[in-house]
Amino acid sequence: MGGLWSTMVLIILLLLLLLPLLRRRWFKFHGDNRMKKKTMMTSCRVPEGSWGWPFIGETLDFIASSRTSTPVTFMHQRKSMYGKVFRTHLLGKPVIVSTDPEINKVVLQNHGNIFIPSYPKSITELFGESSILRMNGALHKRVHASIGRFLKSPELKAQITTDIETSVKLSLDNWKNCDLVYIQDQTNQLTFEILVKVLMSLGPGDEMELFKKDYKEFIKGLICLPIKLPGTQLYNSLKAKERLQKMIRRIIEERLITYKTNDTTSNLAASSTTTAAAITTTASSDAIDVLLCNVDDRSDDDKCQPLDFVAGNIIEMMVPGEDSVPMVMTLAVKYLSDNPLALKQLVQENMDLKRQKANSGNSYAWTDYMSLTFTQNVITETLRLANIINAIWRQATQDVEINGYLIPKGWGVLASLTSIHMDEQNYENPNNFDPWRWEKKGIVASSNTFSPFGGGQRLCPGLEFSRLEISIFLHHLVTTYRWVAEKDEIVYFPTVKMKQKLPIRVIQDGSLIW
Ligand code: HEM
Repeated sequence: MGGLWSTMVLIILLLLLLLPLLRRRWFKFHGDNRMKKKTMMTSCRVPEGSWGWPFIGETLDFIASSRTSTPVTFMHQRKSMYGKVFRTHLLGKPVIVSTDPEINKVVLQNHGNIFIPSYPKSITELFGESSILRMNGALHKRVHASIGRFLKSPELKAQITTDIETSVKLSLDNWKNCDLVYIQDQTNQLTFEILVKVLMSLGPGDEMELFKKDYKEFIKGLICLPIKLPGTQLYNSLKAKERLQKMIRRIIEERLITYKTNDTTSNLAASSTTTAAAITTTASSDAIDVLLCNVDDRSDDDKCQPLDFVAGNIIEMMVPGEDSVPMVMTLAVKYLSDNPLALKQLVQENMDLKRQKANSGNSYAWTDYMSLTFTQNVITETLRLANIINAIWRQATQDVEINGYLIPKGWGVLASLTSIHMDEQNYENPNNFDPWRWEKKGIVASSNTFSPFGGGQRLCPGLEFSRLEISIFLHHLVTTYRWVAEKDEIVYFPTVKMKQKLPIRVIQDGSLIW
């Protein structure tokens, strides 16, 4: 027995000694040779960097850094060694990481459709090929533009402003009976129902609760092992998606019957054939209407049935919006709790609007909320600092040269947003919450150095809608309550969250003397 142990210890020691050698040989063969071949064919070069360990590359370092309070360390360390663009090996493939605003801009603009979205296997399994988050080319352009037009339309903003106000006031009203309010949970509940309303006109009730339950099961599968056997998370999430799709299909079928009854068309039926022209004769009331206009435009090799195409996309469109808006609300409350001066100025600006509305007797228009300059600066600064979506993943479909760098075909590209938002060259004292910095810079929806909503071809279509929702929440919060936040901290992995869900003690105060 003792002999067996000594042999095993010896083998482990030998392996440990040999690992660095193996590592060099592995990448000599798999990485550097490939790079050399590519570099010889062009004057551009593959960026400098390290391949890390065999098979796992630098994945563990990347994850370990994401788990700290400074997730940008991984990028900063390599940036200082290799420059703003470097190569690495993450999640099983070679990746070019860009912390350079110019390179990110070219990748996101994606002229020539060279870069396609790239996700881990569990996500591609769950999304399906016809998802807006995966589709490319002409169909993507059209669907993206239609959804963007709908979400940005003044008609939707006017209609949804009242709905958001009602939900926010209802939610805030419940807080006065609570000892501790968990902001993360409250904002999550609030924004989920608003999003579902915008996407498919479903209101609160049993069906909403069922939808929420299945949706929560569905998203658990976005970060899990890609094993699809009964009992695994991926399997359960796919089953939840089937139930969600069934529920949405039923809503669509009812919608099509309404169209038919309203005689908007002669050949619209709850079958799989729909005509865009017929639906566009009625104004879109939600994203279902918008997507129904696009089903005829799918390519021939797209096997998905039209109703499944719409239902699937409604679910997938929830993914970028569902968690991000409540997290920005939560983090704004966190930063404001830690910065009394900023909170004071925010209260003043919002109290002025409240008084003005009370004196005139007019209701709020969506433009009232969007023209609160300091409030918008608070939101912008929260988006910069919190970086809910910290990077965008793409894959190069062909060799491409950008600013003297070669990105080989098949390699991943990680356009880091966080490292640009936290770069001293772009922002003075980048770790400070400083909404006043935007008074000098001016509010920007998206620029090379500020892109929490991405950019180019896939710039978030929910950008303005999100800002409106957050503004309404902040307005009613700071003009209704004072609060004291309990100690809490931000965690960045696997997604940005508050460790304790940000508990606060609220104090209702009509006079609001801060
Ligand atoms: C603060 C809140 C939000 C943030 C920070 C955010 C961020 C982003 C980012 C960075 C992208 C680009 C992803 C890429 O290039 O691959 C994106 C895309 C997208 N977002 Fe948002 N988002 C937010 C809210 C919303 C909301 C509320 C909705 C829905 C109403 C939404 C719907 C979408 C959709 C559908 C896409 C995909 C666009 C496409 O691929 O063509 N987002 N979002």
